[in-house]
Amino acid sequence: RACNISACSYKLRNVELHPLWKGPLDIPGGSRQSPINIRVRDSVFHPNLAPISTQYDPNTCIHIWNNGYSFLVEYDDCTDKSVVSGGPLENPYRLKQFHFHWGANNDWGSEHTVDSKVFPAELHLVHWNCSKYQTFEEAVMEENGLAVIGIFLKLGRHNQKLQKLVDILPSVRYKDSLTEFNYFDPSCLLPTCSDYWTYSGSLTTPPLTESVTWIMMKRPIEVDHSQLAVFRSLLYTAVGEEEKNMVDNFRPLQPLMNRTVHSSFK
Ligand SMILES: NS(=O)(=O)c1ccc(NCc2ccco2)cc1
Ligand SMILES: [Zn+2]
Repeated sequence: RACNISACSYKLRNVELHPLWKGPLDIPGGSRQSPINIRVRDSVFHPNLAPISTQYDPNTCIHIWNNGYSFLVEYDDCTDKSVVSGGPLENPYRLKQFHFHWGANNDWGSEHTVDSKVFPAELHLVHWNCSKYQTFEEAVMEENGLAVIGIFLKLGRHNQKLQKLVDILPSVRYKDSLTEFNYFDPSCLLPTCSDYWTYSGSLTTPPLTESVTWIMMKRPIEVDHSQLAVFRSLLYTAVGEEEKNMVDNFRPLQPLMNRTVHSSFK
């Protein structure tokens, strides 16, 4: 009898546990994960892809903080003052925050790659679909909830526009530290060339939800050694914990699966 009950409960438990019958399939481990390698020759030119249009109000910049993954510059997203529109987007998306991913040295650090070329860092400008959702947190969970503009960083000349940000980083060295930071217009970090690739993907850190329209700028911006070195002086760890330098905070490449990358240029 006992073994029958256990067998039965085992069977029930087994059905209970099988992930295929648990919720929607678009959970992480799904079909549209990020980052990816962009194979330039496989990208499909989309002639009616409009240019990306950003309008950012520097007064909506509120603070900068270390969330234990990266440092985030956060914006007041209660109004439509700072938005991105155009390109593959049907309506405006509100700027929520921007952050970076970088390596322990200049040989790697970006999340996306272009024909397997890795950059030393990558900037993400994170926006959410304010026409369809009420909050960023809600949009994170929805199919076309987010639009992230990705910009590669390459080693080169000193980036004067970035220096205001670099100078404040020591004040957010520790996890969960926060500093007031205002009057910063992130459009000064966009490359002058408007060419981009776009594809459907996901967040690259938890909750890894498949809610992102990615817009990857073709041209990198330049930063110098000293500026990247300051990124690497940040810590994953909080005050009082054994110090771990915040480096290599990028996710490995994910399979393209059944996706096409579109380009705004020939
Ligand atoms: N690296 S990224 O641009 O794909 C990215 C962007 C934004 C978050 N946010 C994660 C989050 C916060 C609250 C709910 O969800 C995570 C990752
Ligand atoms: Zn990111």
